[in-house]
Amino acid sequence: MKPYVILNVAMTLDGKIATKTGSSEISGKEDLERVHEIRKEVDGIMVGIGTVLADDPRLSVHKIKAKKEDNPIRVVVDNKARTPLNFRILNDDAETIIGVSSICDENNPNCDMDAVNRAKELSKKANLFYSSEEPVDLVEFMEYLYTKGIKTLMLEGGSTLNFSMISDNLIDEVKICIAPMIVGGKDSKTFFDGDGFDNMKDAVQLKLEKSYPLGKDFIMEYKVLK
Ligand SMILES: NC(=O)c1ccc[n+]([C@@H]2O[C@H](COP(=O)([O-])OP(=O)(O)OC[C@H]3O[C@@H](n4cnc5c(N)ncnc54)[C@H](O)[C@@H]3O)[C@@H](O)[C@H]2O)c1
Ligand SMILES: Nc1nc(=O)c(N)c(NC[C@H](O)[C@H](O)[C@H](O)COP(=O)(O)O)[nH]1
Repeated sequence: MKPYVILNVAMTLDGKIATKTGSSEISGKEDLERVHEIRKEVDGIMVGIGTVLADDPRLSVHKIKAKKEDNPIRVVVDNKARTPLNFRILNDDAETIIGVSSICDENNPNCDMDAVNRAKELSKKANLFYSSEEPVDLVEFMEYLYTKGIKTLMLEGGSTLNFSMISDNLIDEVKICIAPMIVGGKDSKTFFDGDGFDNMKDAVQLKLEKSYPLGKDFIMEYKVLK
């Protein structure tokens, strides 16, 4: 069993979710409130380590009225246990689960001792899941999150993790905020990066369920066809 996964992203009209320098203030106020309503509803919220390092996110419900109990469990996919100990994701707003790869496991002959030691330090502040693979096996990780009570999970990026999750067939819904901005740049992060598929016939198929303007932005909501 795996959580029901909703991917939410804000992108520019040209499909970028951050500039090449990591600047990513895209959503308008109304969209951020919409996102925080979802944060309040779901059991968990997940990002990749690239997003943690770029944004130092809280991943809590703080743009709308909420109680501490409304905060979802925070989840990070972090191969080499690089989450900095002083970052906000480890504060006491909510529980945090960090998925690390097999190179953080001291019983693995191919482990990296620096990563093993960082993971040990992190385990004092968060619950660690040790994947049997490198990078983190996302199918295995989703099954683990389900056993931890995460039945609904919002994925909030970034580009690399988004592609791994969709190519592993782990995303059920996609919600996109398109902001009327163009930023360009071949090195700017897009909605989905990773390796990509070679052939269009392999593209993931989706069905548009809802679309509407929201403040200056436009929202599109899709179901992933399985
Ligand atoms: N506009 C938005 O809605 C939005 C949302 C989130 C992030 N962002 C931006 O995206 C950027 C970060 O994206 P990114 O692609 O660099 O990082 P990411 O957040 O996608 O994290 C990727 C990292 O996750 C780890 N990982 C472990 N196992 C993995 C697996 N199986 N598959 C994939 N990754 C795995 C790897 O270390 C990998 O480098 C930041 O600039 C951030 O501001 C924008
Ligand atoms: N909806 C949305 N619009 C944006 O313009 C943007 N940049 C993000 N980015 C999502 C990512 O997960 C960020 O890291 C958190 O939004 C950081 O903010 P918090 O402290 O968690 O609220 N999300």
